[in-house]
Parts: sequence; C-alpha cells; structure tokens
Amino acid sequence: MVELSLARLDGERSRAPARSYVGDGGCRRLRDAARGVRALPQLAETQRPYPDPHRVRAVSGDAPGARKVARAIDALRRGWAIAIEAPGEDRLVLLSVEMADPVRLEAFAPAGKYALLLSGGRAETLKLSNQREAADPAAPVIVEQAPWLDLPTALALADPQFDLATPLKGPFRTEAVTRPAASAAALQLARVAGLLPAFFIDGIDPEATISPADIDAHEDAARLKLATRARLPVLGAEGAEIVAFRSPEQAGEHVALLIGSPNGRSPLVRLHSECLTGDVLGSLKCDCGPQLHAAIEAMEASGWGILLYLRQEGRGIGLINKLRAYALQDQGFDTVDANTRLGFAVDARNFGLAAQMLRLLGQHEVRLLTNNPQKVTQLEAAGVAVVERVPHHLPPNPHNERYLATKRDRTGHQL
Ligand SMILES: Nc1nc2c(ncn2[C@@H]2O[C@H](COP(=O)(O)OP(=O)(O)OP(=O)(O)O)[C@@H](O)[C@H]2O)c(=O)[nH]1
Ligand SMILES: [Zn+2]
Repeated sequence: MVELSLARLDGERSRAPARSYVGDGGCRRLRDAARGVRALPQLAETQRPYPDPHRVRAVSGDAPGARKVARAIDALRRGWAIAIEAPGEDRLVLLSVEMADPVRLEAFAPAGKYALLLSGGRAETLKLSNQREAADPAAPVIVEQAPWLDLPTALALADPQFDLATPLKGPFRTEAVTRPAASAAALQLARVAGLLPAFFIDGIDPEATISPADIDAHEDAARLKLATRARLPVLGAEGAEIVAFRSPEQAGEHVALLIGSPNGRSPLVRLHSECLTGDVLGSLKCDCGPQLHAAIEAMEASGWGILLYLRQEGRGIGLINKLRAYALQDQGFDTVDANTRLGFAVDARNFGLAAQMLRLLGQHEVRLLTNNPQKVTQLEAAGVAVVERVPHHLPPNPHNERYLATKRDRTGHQL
C-alpha cells in the first residue's frame, strides 16, 4: 500500500495541513515504476497554491455582445466594414484604412463619399490638432472628404512610416466629431485588432452593429479562467510549473510560471508583457529577454515566485504596430514619440488582467519585480497588495541604451 500526500487545491494550501489518502495515482505509479517508466509526479503534490478549476467562480455564457465584437475584429482584419453605435449617437460605419483596397473602398463608398477618422496623436503630428474642438489631446479627429483624399493619401495619413520621405499633400480640414463615444470606441477596437487607428467612415451600413460597452465587455479581465497546468522545467528553474489562462472572448492565452513553493513570504512576482523580438529572437533593442531570464533566476533564488507572461505584445498595440514603431525609431523617434505618432497611447496595457491571474492563483500580496510604477499602481488599484517593489535593472547594451534612458526620462521608470 502506498500513501500519498495530496495538497489541498486552493490558495490556503501553504497554511493548511496536508491530508493523506490512498489512491489510484499511487497504484499507477507503482505499476509504472515496476515497468521502468518514469511517471510524471502528480502536480497536486507540488505544494503550490492552485484552485480547483471546478471551484473557481464559474464564468459562464457570453459577455454581452461578445460574438458581435469577435466578428467585428475579424471583419476589420479582413478589410470588411463594421458599425459602432453608442447610446444617443448615430451609427458610425467604419472600414480600416490599412486593410482597405480599391475594390473594398469602392464597395464601401460607391459615390466616393467618406471621411477619415484618426487618433488625436496622429492629428497632432499632422498639424491638424489646432482645428480641433475637443480639449483632450487623445480625442479622435475626423478629416473631411476632399477630392485628393484618395486611398494612397489616406494610407499616408494613417501610417507615419513615410512621413519624412513623402511630405503630405493637403490641405486637410477637420470636421466636428458628432459621434465621440463611437469614435473613441473605434480607436480602441483598432488597437485590440492590432490595426492602425485610422478608418474610412460613413460608407455603406453593414449588418452587424456593436456598442462601446460590448467592446469593454470583450476586454474585461474578470472573465479570465484558469484552463490547465503542467510541469515545465525551464532554464534556471527546473521544477517550474506552467498554468494557462483563457478568457472566452480573447484569443491571447496568458500563462503563469510558478517557481518554487510558498515559503511564508509573499511571492516574488514579475508581470512580463510579451515581446516576440526580445523574448524569442534575442533582440538587443529592448531589455525584455534579459529581464525575463533574470526574473526566473531571482524567483528560483528566492524560493517562491510567479512569472506572469502577458500577451500584451508591444505594450498592448500588437506585434505589427510595435514593428511600425520600430521603423519610426529607425528614423530617430524614441519609443514614446513612435507610439504617439502611430496614434496610440504610450502604454496601452491594463494590468488588471495580471491582478485577475494572481487572484485565480490565490495570491493577494506580492513582492513586485519592476521599475515601472504603473505596474504597482494598477495592481494595487485592482486589489493586489504590493508589499515591496524590487528593482529589475539589467546592464544596457549599445542598442538599448536610448530605450532605457527614454523609459527613465519620459515614462517614469525608477532607478
Ligand atoms: N510599442 C512599443 N512596445 C515596446 C517597445 N519596446 C518594447 N516594447 C514592449 O514593451 C513591453 C515590455 O515591457 P516590460 O518588460 O513590461 O517593461 P516595462 O513596462 O518597462 O516595466 P519593467 O520592465 O517592469 O520596469 C513588451 O510588450 C514589449 O514588446 C517599443 O519601442 N514600442
Ligand atoms: Zn522587448
């Protein structure tokens, strides 16, 4: 007879006494051992807090409008028109400038009647902001139709990459933003879809209409669920375990790497936003790769840590838009101005998502490995206490020196 210790599957695990049981798992392992097969240890024995997925408060059903938003994102990425309707406003019919082509634009606006919706940041670069009524610099701007506002010109207005090479033709005039809530929601949706925040508007009405509230519900971190877990030996932490999360609405699968076991201290936690170029390709333009590996090492050394790998590529603007920002950096703009010229916020991430992952892992207090005060503020606002901020600096290299200096000087990163 084999006696096994089974961890209680919840956040109280570290304080709760283990209970004993005799189970099938033990018999199976004995049989496997007899056959010389190396059995995978039962993960319940790893002493780590992990709520039983069946006991996690169920997130059931769709968020309001979820299907419509998912379809709208898909439609925009395929170059199809969508419509947004905010309470008290007329419908706003949109076609992504980046995905438009002559055939699509002709179908959208057969009479050639359309205007252009741009972000406040982009309007600022195009020197259109002085014509604006709204005081908020982030507020959307609408460029009036003009005979010379054709597809190539609209693309040039949308994409700052060629600003220096091709001076823009004009003149352009802005018109009143009569549907401010729907316009702001359109720019939010462009970011979620990983597209440039620029749309042809006022073309032919498509069938499906979504609302700004639908888009917010689609983004809601509260709907994240714990999906599965497995042992994952990684360089620097051979005993690590991976836990994957998923929300019914979003495609991005976020993961947590659990390193070590609860040791009476709050876990050392790192919120790492996805960086394909740095994490996978070893880009020297940023500090992401070294920070990722150093975090794993620090957690292993501390005995108990959680690395959250958040699918927020490019500080939330997506890979392609980040690479567009890199193209602007090749022209001399820094990481902050590059984002603004593209028409995005400097940092579009929401760390409420990380707070939700920590809650699902039963963690309410953390020691946070970061230089970014926004991560501390946002986690605390979302109900996770940051009992200590642990600086996370890695030596610079000639390619990322300026990036690190910009983070220090312009985005409030601490030394
Ligand atoms: N848009 C944009 N994103 C970038 C750029 N360089 C790196 N990133 C992204 O920035 C994110 C990395 O940020 P983090 O490692 O969380 O760093 P941080 O916000 O500076 O905070 P700490 O490292 O915790 O101090 C990843 O999503 C990268 O893809 C850039 O020039 N432009
Ligand atoms: Zn990076």
